[in-house]
Parts: sequence; structure tokens; C-alpha cells
Amino acid sequence: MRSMERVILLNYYSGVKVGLEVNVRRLRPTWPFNWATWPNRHVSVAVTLTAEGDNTVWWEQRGTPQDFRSGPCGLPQWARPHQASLRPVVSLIEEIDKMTSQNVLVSDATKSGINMAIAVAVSNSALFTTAGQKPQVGPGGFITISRKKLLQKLEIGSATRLNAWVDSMKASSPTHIKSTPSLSQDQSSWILHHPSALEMFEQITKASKGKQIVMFLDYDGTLSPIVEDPDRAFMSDAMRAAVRKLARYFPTAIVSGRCRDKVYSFVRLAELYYAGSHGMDIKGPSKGSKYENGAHQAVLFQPASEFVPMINEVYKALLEKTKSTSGAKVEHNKFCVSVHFRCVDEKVLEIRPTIKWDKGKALEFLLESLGFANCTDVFPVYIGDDRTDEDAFKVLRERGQGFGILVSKIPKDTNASYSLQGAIRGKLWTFCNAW
Ligand SMILES: O=P(O)(O)OC[C@H]1O[C@H](O[C@H]2O[C@H](CO)[C@@H](O)[C@H](O)[C@H]2O)[C@H](O)[C@@H](O)[C@@H]1O
Repeated sequence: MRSMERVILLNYYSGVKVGLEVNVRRLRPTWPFNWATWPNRHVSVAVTLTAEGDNTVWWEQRGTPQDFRSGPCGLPQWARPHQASLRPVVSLIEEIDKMTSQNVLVSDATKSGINMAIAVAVSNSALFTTAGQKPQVGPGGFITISRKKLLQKLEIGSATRLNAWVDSMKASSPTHIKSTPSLSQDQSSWILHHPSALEMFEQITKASKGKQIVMFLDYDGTLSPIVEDPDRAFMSDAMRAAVRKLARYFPTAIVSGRCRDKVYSFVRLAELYYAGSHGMDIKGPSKGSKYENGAHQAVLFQPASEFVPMINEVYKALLEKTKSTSGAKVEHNKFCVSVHFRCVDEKVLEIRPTIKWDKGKALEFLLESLGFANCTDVFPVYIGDDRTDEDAFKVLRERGQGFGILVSKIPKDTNASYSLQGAIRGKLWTFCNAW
């Protein structure tokens, strides 16, 4: 640029302090700067994005002031792609990596859920047998009923409608959908196909260059360790700090199977998007986000609201039927129900409405809500550890945008591109500092 008079405007975008330097070679706006003083006049605008004072990127664009007001926070579309420092992404990934290295009570291999579809309302159901036929109690005081037996025991009265439920459950049984250890690949070939996100960060950085990163994070097993009591799956302060920092730079959403309020009570960051109940309960940030559209974003989408009475009924029935079963715990997740039990093949049964909605659909919905539906310059990153996260990984693969990171210590069949296994740490700061 030739020498020019500069009007420096301050704006914030993605948590990055942005200096708008306006080339006023021919135009001399009044100060303070006001777009309205230049209606329909062409101006050149250069934007400096400065992330924490160490990364500077320039763009220059000609257009009317109106052109420069189309993006969020008054920034034009062309100014959206930026590379704020990727350090927050690295610190979060490192934090997850650190967490997965620690010993946890339940390995992620046993966390996988069974997704049962409920086609009909359930009443008088006998999920577990009567007291005289109680499922066996294992050494740890846990029930030892197998999934097969459990399904057999779903001999529920008022036949037709409930048979439909059982049929749909069988159709979506874990033999088809469970996230299983990959039998086809050993550790080393799996790593070749799903390299560590930490080791591959240079490639990831290159791929995301010039694009708007949007972060999607699963909760259990990703931000918090898997523990025996679901009510005590706390995330560490360090993890919270990493997510908070991330959200300052990039739109960030928590996508969880849990009830949204419950996951919020663990995360406690009002600036995030939350998609609870496997994405069936989506709410925008309630404060502080650069991406929120209103002062207090309300619920954005609840595609399964008509199922609430049915879910309540299922919850009550399950509670009643499992109350004498040691080790069983029923969790009401608002639009779905989880039944936890231990010392069996599967540790949690997840019961949810038969609507075509999952974490992948929630991801797409959120991208659309953020205005990135048809954007080619968006780079969504989804980090998760569970079978239910595969729907989101698959969406990213199909869109050819961004990538998924699977948190797993063992090889699993996955649509994620990268893995996090708690093996590598602290190697990336050098690279990031050099970026
Ligand atoms: O989508 P997510 O955020 O990963 O939630 C999936 C389920 O996570 C929780 O259960 C799992 O974590 C518990 C706490 O560590 C553990 O005790 C349990 O064995 C795991 O299955 C949560 O309790 C469920 O409601 C979620 O559906």
C-alpha cells in the first residue's frame, strides 16, 4: 500500500482484536468514523488481524461501506477467514490428551452406548424381571445381565405397539452400531490411518489456513474422564480454562448425550453453544460470545419436543423396574434416557426418540445457525470419543470440511481423521510459536 492517511477502527472478531485501517487516499471521513458518512462510495479497506500481538495477517478489499458490513460484527465476508493463533486449539487438545493418559475408572472401550429407538409410548413395561428373577449381581455389586438377555426380557404387555419398540431396538442393536475395537487393524496400522492430532498439527494448521475454525466438543470421555458415577464426571479447571480460551477465538459448541442443563452445570461457560440430548436440545450462548445473535440466546432447536411425555413415561417405568437392581442407574436426559449398569458387555443403554436426528445433524444445524451453511471457508473440528460422535465425524467427512478427532486409546472403526490417545504431549508449542 502507498502511504495513506489511516483511520484506525477497533473491532472484535473471533475474540481477535481487529484493527480496520481505512485507506482514505481520496476520502476524508470525519472522526469518529461513521459508515453513514460514505454511502455508496468505494473505499479500500485493509484489515489487520492481530491475535495476541504475534500473528498479523492483512487483507485489502475495495467496496462500498455496505459491503464491509455484511459479516458478523460488521466485518465483511472476505475478512472472515483468518488465522487467529491456533494455540487455544492446541492447549485444548493437549488437555484432552493429558486427561486420557490418566487412569480412569471405566475405559473408553466400555463406554459405548446402545441406541435404542422408541417408536411408541411404553406403559407397564417390565424391563427387568421381578424380584425373584433379578439379574445376577456381579462381584462389584453390579448387575450382570447381558444385552441379549435384556432384550429378551423386554416382554412387554400390550403387544403390538411395544413389539414395534422391541423390533426397532433389535434393528438398531449394538451388533450393528456399537463402537467396537477395530478387529481389522492393529495399533500401528490404525495409527497410520488415524494419526495423532498432536503430531499432525502442522498439516492441520495448513489445512485450516484462511478458514474459519468452528469447534465441536463432546463432553463425557472427551472433556471429562469416564468415571463410575455419571453425576461426578467433572471437568478439570485446566480443561475449563482451555475451552474458555478456545471460545474466545472460535465459535465453540458442546455436543453431548446428556441433558443440556446437566452438561452446562459441569462446563459452566455461558459463552458456548450447547447441544444436549445427543443434539436434540440446542441453545446458543447466553453471554459474551461474539457469535450470539441476541443478548440472551434462547433455545435454537428442539426437534424431539413432542416425545417429552413419552420419554417421561419411559423414565418412570425404567426407574421403577430398576430400583431393586443393584448398580443400575437411570438418567433422565430430557429428550432421551440412559440406563447405566456395570460389569456387562455394555455399560449404558441409551433410549431416544426415533427421529432422524443425531450429533451430526446438530453439527450441521449449528454451522447453519452460525451462517456457515454454504461457506467453503469454514473449518469445523469435532472432538469426541463415542459411537454417537461418529455421526458428526461422518458429516465432516462427507462435507469434505474440517476433520474429526477420535479420543481413544485403542483402535476403533471410525470416520474421524485423527486420534488422540494420551501418548504425545507438549511437542507443539515450538511449532505454534513459529507459526
Ligand atoms: O455424549 P457424551 O457427552 O459423551 O455423553 C454420553 C453419555 O455420557 C455419560 O455416560 C458416560 O459417562 C459416565 C461418566 O463418566 C459413565 O459413568 C458412563 O459409564 C458413561 O456411559 C452420561 O451419563 C450419559 O447420560 C450420556 O449419554
